[in-house]
Amino acid sequence: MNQLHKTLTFKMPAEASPLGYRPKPFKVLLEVSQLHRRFTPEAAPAVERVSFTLGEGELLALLGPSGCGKTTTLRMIGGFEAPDAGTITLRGRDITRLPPEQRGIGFVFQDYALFPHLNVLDNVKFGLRQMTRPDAIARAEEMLALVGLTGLGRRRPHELSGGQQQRVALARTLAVAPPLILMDEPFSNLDAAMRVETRQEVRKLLNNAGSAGILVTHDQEEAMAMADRIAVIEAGRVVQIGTPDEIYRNPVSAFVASFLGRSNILQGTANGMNVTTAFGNLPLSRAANGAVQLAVRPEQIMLDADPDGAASVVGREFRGHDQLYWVQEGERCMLVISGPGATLAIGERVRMRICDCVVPLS
Ligand SMILES: Nc1ncnc2c1ncn2[C@@H]1O[C@H](COP(=O)(O)OP(=O)(O)OP(=O)(O)O)[C@@H](O)[C@H]1O
Repeated sequence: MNQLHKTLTFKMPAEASPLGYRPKPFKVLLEVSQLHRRFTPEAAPAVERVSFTLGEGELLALLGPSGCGKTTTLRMIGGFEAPDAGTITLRGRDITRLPPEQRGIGFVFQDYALFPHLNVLDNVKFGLRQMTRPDAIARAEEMLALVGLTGLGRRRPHELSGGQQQRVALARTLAVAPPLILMDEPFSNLDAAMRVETRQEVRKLLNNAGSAGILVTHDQEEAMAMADRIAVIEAGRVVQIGTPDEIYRNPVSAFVASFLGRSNILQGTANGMNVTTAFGNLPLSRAANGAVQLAVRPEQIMLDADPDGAASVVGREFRGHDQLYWVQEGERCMLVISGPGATLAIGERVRMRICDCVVPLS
């Protein structure tokens, strides 16, 4: 019998609540309370009673599928959209009804919104009109150095790559040292490799500047890689908020389990910290009782090659560092991630084992 896969062990933090709310190490910067926006009486609310806090220097990702209300939430915080109800407080000041320019919040748009007729230096010093000209130039040059664009100040935006334009947009926003920067899909115009590189740079730049950020994205990998916390949004509502780690390990619903990473959904009958499933008796990550849906991550399943096994491999994807298998057992098809070592062939018979605690879903 061939053991192909060593399972990761998930240990649930005892103090994590289902919604992931916990004391944060950050001092509160922004408080969004019961924010609500319905565009037309016949449509469902685009944003429904959304509440969360953001700490000084913290980066929060608003993550969810297209049309779930991420951009509308961000636009209300920025002052570009008026809420029907709810409040927004920045450093204790109610900014709900203030125009954007009086909020002291920076905004990085999806298309960077650089002025094409101005050179890079003039774009960056655009927001510094209250400074003397020499001070504004010095500050803009300092910002260009911070984003790694020293010497490119005289170029026009069209003479830069997408990643460089993105950094100019960020330098322009950082130049006015806002305590909070709102970013709406800021990497969507970059290719995959550039996106990975730029998101790490942006994270570092925000850290160095001490600015907090809210990042709107539908890319779960981007959210997990960059954010201190993620708010998962479904149909206008925040359904879970927590660190990437907490949400990945303890999703509250099948929607969250499938949106952040991949999951197999099983049925079971729970009895406290245990659950009976088609895979036998398994430990639960948190207590539950009665009929439950369960999330099982593909990497929590072990495959043993076994000619008498009840399951068989029906699909395979080699990904270098690991392999994805689709394994059919009766009516059920499970997704399994296995190490890059031994390879199972399509049609090969196997046994599946879950060697970890599974997550009950609401
Ligand atoms: N100005 C508007 N008038 C009417 N409906 C709107 C308006 N702006 C947004 N909506 C609707 O509100 C809902 C939320 O839109 P929003 O742009 O906030 O979603 P999103 O999560 O940012 O989507 P995407 O990822 O596609 O940008 C959608 O159903 C959208 O059609």
